[in-house]
Amino acid sequence: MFIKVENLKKSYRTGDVKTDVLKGVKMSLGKGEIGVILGPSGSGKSTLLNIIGGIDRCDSGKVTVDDIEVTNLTDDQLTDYRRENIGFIFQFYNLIPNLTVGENIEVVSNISRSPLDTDEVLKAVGMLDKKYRFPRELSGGEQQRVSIARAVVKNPKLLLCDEPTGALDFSTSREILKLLQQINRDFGTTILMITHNTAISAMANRVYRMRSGEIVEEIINERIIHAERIEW
Ligand SMILES: Nc1ncnc2c1ncn2[C@@H]1O[C@H](COP(=O)(O)OP(=O)(O)OP(=O)(O)O)[C@@H](O)[C@H]1O
Repeated sequence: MFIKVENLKKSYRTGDVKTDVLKGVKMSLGKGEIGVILGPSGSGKSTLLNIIGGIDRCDSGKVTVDDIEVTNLTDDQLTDYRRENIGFIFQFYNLIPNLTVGENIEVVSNISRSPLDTDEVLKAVGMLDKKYRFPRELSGGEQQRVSIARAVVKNPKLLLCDEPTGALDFSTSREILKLLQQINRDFGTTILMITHNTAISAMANRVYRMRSGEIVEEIINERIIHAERIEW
């Protein structure tokens, strides 16, 4: 398995109160697959994604990604792991406001080991003609395309998406989902995505249902549909 999570636990302590956020999570995802995590607010989805991506740490348990034991890495090794392997996409695009579209991409490609060509990636997300615009001159959907280009330019093995369509209307969301599916197919990138939207699970190979810190169900979807046909 490309991603393997075993008995993952994490809790937060505020004063005397301890909150168990992950209570022994177990899940797996194959190479080149798309996984979707569903679950109510506060069930631990982002915490799980962030630990897999090496931007947060667990208390106990084991995460391996492409045979790298993420839960065993030092801080410096985690930085390298993120830089070399992981692309992140968030609900709010987190672009650098005073850099153009092209420069936002180059900030990442300049520190990547084997980056893709900036123009090629901008073309793939349909934004090449807006290369010299600033983020404030773009719609939300366009800004999300740029943030996808920024995640993809370093040619990551794994794309982690936390509510990538959470701030977008239906038709723009569907365009973004089509783009993610196209990246998955063209580049073979494994994708793990959090969403509140059950309809999106139709494009996933595996669907995980989270509830209060546990994955209560992992479903293998045999009939994946094209994002174009997703409706809600
Ligand atoms: N730094 C922190 N300190 C204390 N509690 C935290 C911290 N980060 C997250 N939590 C708590 O952990 C729980 C799980 O949070 P998490 O963000 O993983 O949930 P989620 O399922 O992604 O929620 P949402 O769908 O609202 O984004 C929540 O109850 C949250 O309040």
